[in-house]
Amino acid sequence: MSIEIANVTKQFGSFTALDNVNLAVPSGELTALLGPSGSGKTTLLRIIAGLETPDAGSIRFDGEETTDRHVRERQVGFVFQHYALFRHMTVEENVAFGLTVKPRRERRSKQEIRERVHELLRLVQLEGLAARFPSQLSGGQRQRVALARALAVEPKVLLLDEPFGALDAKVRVELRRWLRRLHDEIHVTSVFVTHDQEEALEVADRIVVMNRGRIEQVGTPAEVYDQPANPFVFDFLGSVNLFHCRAGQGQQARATAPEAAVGYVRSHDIEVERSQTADAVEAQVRHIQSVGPAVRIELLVRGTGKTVEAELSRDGAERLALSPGETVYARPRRIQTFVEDYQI
Ligand SMILES: Nc1ncnc2c1ncn2[C@@H]1O[C@H](COP(=O)(O)OP(=O)(O)OP(=O)(O)O)[C@@H](O)[C@H]1O
Repeated sequence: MSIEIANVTKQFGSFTALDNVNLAVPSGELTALLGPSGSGKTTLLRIIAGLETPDAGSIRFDGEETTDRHVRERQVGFVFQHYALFRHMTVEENVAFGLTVKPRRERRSKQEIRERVHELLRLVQLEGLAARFPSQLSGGQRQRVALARALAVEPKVLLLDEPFGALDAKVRVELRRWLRRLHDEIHVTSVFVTHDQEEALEVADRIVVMNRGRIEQVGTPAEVYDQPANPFVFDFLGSVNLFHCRAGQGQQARATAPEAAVGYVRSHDIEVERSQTADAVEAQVRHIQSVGPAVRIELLVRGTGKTVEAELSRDGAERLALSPGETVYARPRRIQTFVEDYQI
């Protein structure tokens, strides 16, 4: 089921949480709403769900006006950050809940419900744990139960609000990969809220970057990362270094004198060399730090008092064998410039 959001505005008192938002969520895709805290992601998700009413604008499901339809009629499934499982029910009972509370004429037989629940537990790889209570599960397992419970009623749309936000880093990474594979299997239209850019880049078919109640850019992970629409998106999706450069078209820009335009460069796109080349700026090594497989080098650009950070592979850093205080040359491999001067 596709979702069309048109001109949606939402105020809380005098605060504008959503400011004329327009978005089309294609059927069967996994879309991430990505943005900093307070950018309006949860408010937009709650409006899609019907838990919140917009002040203006409309929501359509498959072209059908849904704005005034009650949350129960929208056939949406939810998964929230804090597992809202029923503590006094087993895993099996939790997953079956939505099916057992249906009106009698719509309700399936006990046997059918049992079969459906076990099919779902297989899908979320928790078959052996049907008789456990939530307190006997890990955080990651609880979130998988929550997902199975949301899917039990065959929602047309699945809404996930920071579903892995409360889990530790390793489990988070495992679960987001698992969610991606699961989505490839079931293809239910899903909208996923996160403030973690890595999570969005890895999981989503399409990323909606939000900032202060507005949408900054919509695109595939590659589009928003490689062709950010503006400095906010560039900054939010990764490291940012500012170089003065001669104004040019996108990556054609070249590092040059301070009076020219501002170029945006990612840390892993800065080459560090011991000898001067045409496009390099002279800099002094300030600090060297190993971070897992990479080495970050903080550089003070000569004559500007500005620092930039280069990220090298371990091999690259070992070959250079740099020490703090040394003079090097930093050459941006890819420079992005933006037409408007935009504050980040
Ligand atoms: N019921 C409410 N009453 C008043 N203000 C609200 C209400 N709900 C949200 N807000 C405000 O609206 C803004 C957007 O909130 P929202 O929860 O949508 O942001 P978010 O992008 O999901 O942020 P986070 O990642 O922190 O959850 C915030 O400044 C928040 O304080």
